[in-house]
Amino acid sequence: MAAATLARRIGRSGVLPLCCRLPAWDRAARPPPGPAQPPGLPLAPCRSFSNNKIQVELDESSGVAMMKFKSPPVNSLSLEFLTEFSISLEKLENNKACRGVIITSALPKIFSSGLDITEMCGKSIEHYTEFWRAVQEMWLRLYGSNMVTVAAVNGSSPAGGCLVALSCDYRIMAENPKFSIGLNEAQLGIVAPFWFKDTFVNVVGHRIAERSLQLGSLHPAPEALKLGLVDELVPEEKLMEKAAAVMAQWLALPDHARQLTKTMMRKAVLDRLVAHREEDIKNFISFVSKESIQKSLRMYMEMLKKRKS
Ligand SMILES: CCCCC/C=C\C/C=C\C=C\CC(=O)SCCNC(=O)CCNC(=O)[C@H](O)C(C)(C)COP(=O)(O)OP(=O)(O)OC[C@H]1O[C@@H](n2cnc3c(N)ncnc32)[C@H](O)[C@@H]1OP(=O)(O)O
Repeated sequence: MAAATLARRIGRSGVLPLCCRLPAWDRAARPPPGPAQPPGLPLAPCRSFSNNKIQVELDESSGVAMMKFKSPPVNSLSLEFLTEFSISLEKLENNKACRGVIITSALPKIFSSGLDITEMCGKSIEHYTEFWRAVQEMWLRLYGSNMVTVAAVNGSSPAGGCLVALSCDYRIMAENPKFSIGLNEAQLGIVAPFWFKDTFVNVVGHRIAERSLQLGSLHPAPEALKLGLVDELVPEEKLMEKAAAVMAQWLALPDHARQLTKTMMRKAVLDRLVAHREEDIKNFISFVSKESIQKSLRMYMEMLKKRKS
């Protein structure tokens, strides 16, 4: 689907109508590009594209795309960012030449600061609906992607930023102990929704997830490795090289076998959100509309600003 058409269909809601496409986890496995492809079949025209928030470059010879978050100061996941993220994933997913994507940040020291807190403060119910739908859409696309997804975590990655990394197939983090990662929602006085929790449990197991979620822990990189929250630590200057090597290893397998296995592992969790999407939006709205929650979020933002001065 052309980008302009996609953007029009997404519209202000930030969401692709479900009738527009099959979810990635229900699609048939794609044949690998290259010799198996009928000669003369044109490849989808998306070698490189970028928008205000995200830059994507696809190397058609390897089938690997590099996606870089570039939304200063901290790559917070605003409605606009989430919409661009979903559009970028959709473009790659629909491009037969693309088999894998490495997700990283173009900013120093920050992978992503998580959901943009200002989107959850003092806004209308319509806005909360649109925002939360966009958060869901991003996760459904990323967690349900048929592509190999590798997170090259080159900076701190709290809450929604951690969710992005957790939703990938493999996480490599720069071994800087100043960089931390985790679902720290409880520290903000808010609660990670069930599908954040499910994604976390699927990576680290129930006990570690329970303790970490209740405490709202942000784990420095070495601790994140011990907990299994990331798969590997490497010196920062080796991060992209390592990500490319891991990607090549995963792409050496036949797509159909890997994709069907991924679907088998993730389907129950994806289906749970798909079945309860509207209820989840209602829960978010009633939660975030509470005066006590608004107060907690405002205090947290003030704390961030004070810490700076
Ligand atoms: C029972 C039913 C339950 C249903 C519940 C349903 C839903 C729950 C709801 C929501 C779930 C939310 C998940 C989230 O992702 S919440 C976001 C959590 N994020 C954080 O806690 C990160 C906060 N930020 C930081 O810790 C630091 O900024 C960071 C380490 C990322 C970077 O530090 P640095 O020193 O480099 O930069 P700062 O000076 O702190 O920040 C620069 C600038 O950016 C602003 N900012 C930072 N993070 C955010 C953010 N997430 N959203 C919006 N704005 C952010 C910061 O305030 C500074 O602004 P300014 O002072 O320059 O104006």
